[in-house]
Amino acid sequence: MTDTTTQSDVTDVLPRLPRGGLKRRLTRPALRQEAAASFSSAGFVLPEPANVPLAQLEARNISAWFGDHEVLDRVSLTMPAGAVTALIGPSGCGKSTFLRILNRMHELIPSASLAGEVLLDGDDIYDVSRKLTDARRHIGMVFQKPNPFPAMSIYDNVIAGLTLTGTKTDRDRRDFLVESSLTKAGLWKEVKDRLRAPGGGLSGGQQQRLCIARSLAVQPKVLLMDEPCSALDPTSTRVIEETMLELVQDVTIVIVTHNMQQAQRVSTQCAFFLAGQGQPGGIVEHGDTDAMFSSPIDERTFNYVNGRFG
Ligand SMILES: Nc1ncnc2c1ncn2[C@@H]1O[C@H](COP(=O)(O)OP(=O)(O)OP(=O)(O)O)[C@@H](O)[C@H]1O
Repeated sequence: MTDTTTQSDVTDVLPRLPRGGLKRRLTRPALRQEAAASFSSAGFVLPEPANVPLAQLEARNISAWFGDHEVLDRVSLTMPAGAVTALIGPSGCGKSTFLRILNRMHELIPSASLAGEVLLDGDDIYDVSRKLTDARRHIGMVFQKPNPFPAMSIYDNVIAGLTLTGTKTDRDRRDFLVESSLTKAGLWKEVKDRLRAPGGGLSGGQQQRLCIARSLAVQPKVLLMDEPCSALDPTSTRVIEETMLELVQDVTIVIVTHNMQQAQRVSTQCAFFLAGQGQPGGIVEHGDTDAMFSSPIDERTFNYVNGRFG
């Protein structure tokens, strides 16, 4: 990720989609820069933080393809408001694809298509009347590899989503958002005296928390996290996990993780994904995290959470 993202990159809007059920073929490679896309927020007024209610996300009958290769088959999952939902399962079973479908990032891939519905508090984010930018604004994303704008200051990184999309905010409001977002991301104390230093000068763990702060600055209702700690050391991982447990009071969180201890530490509920040989992925079992780990219903879940495969 470089500093070359332009306003048009993040405010561009993909073609409207046919309503759910049908396989949707989306080929326009309009928004390629994942980080920029994760905070698209064109032309909206930021609500006061206290006025952003917790939201539930629900996936209904999600199927996904890359070309003719079906990678998910009719996956349904409710991700409750104010909870951390962990998506677990072996490599290649479709967890990241499912996550990207939850904020319309799957459609950035030219060969990608999907079917089904994603409801944010009951409204389908794929409905033809809904803007792509609305989905991205309400449903933020943090990636496996920290991707701050390296030459941009810490302060400007946090408000990058506002700046790039031309969202009007006065100086006091920006200062407030920078401090509150960095505080929620657990980074404020470490950087408050060097807000004008470049984001690229932070450690990997700090950069990841900076990216979390950047996502939070546009006040999303849901935060999607795709293996957010896999590039981090154990200390940074612990800090991010503590941050997540704080954040979940304000945003609904969905995390993909390969780390079973992490899933147990941070999540309220788990969904175990699996794909048979040559078959699309699906959810074998989901439910309360403690129950999934202590007394799973399906033998395959038992084997997976106990490290017997995957
Ligand atoms: N851009 C792409 N183009 C074509 N196929 C893809 C693409 N991305 C993923 N796939 C395929 O989709 C399937 C699901 O991949 P996905 O990354 O969603 O799985 P995953 O469970 O998240 O894996 P991992 O845990 O290794 O990240 C795999 O067969 C993968 O090869």
